[in-house]
Amino acid sequence: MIQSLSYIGFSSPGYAEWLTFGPEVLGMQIAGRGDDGTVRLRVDDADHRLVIHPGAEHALAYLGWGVRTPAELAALTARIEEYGLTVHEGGPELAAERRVAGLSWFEDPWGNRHEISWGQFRHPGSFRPGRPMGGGFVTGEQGLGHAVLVVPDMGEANDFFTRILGFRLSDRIIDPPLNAQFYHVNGRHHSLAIAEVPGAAGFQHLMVEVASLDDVGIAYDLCEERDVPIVLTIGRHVNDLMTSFYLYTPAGFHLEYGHGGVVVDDALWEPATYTSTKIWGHRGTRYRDELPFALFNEPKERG
Ligand SMILES: Cc1ccc(O)c(O)c1CC[C@@H]1C(=O)CC[C@]2(C)C(=O)CC[C@@H]12
Ligand SMILES: [Fe+2]
Repeated sequence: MIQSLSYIGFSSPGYAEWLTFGPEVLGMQIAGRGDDGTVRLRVDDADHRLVIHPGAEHALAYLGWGVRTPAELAALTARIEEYGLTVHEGGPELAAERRVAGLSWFEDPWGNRHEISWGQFRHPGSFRPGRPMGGGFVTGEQGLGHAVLVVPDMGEANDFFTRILGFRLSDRIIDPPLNAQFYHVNGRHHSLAIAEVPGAAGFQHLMVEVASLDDVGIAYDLCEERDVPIVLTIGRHVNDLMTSFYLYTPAGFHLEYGHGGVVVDDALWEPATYTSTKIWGHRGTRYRDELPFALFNEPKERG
């Protein structure tokens, strides 16, 4: 079983901007640089959780999912191969680069690379936010945050992510044209959500959660001061009750910066259907129309 979103990687021509943007706007800590200039960022005592690689275009590089043990990694691998996808062993070099004990990876039917790892490196007591923060990031058993993918067909994607990868449905939002489903693997309301957009596939946004509402407000002010595009204004979602806003990062992806999401208790949780996305706020700015909505994948021929 997947336990959490443990890390995520992007590639972008804007990677170097993250050296200041990550710490100064988002409060993240620089974890180190790769030989090629790659910027690794921390949000807690995990070695790093966000990686921005140099690249000619903005793209999702990988979603990093954590499992508990090598045995669980093997069981998950068997299910994915049974489904018909090829799973590759990461090898010691890649494991060392990602700071995990071991990993495997595969490409999903929509062109997204997923890595599954166990034994992420941690350095207790070492996290120092890049700017003063009220309470740091909400991670722990809830992992890094959540990722939202765009898929062309909800039925197929739901089948893959639930039956094969073990994601559990939290709820759905049907607010035409939006058709989205939200999935948990721990207490976080959703570590993964998928939105159906016919004919499209790719990455839509990453959410990170902070422990203080003030840190959301402070980030909002900083975005305004530094002309970081705010895509959706502050608002509160109907389902996870997160108070958040969406900004456009120098790596070309949308980041949701939020506070106060509900914690799911699997034994009591009953998935609901909602017909709106927000209780209040989350108004689209001009940037919502002017900037790319997602990092779309190249269409690929499949066997
Ligand atoms: C509706 C919702 C609940 C909880 C979240 O964490 C969350 O990111 C969202 C989705 C926000 C966003 C939206 O409302 C407008 C349409 C969007 C851009 C999509 O098509 C996918 C994400 C959607
Ligand atoms: Fe979100």
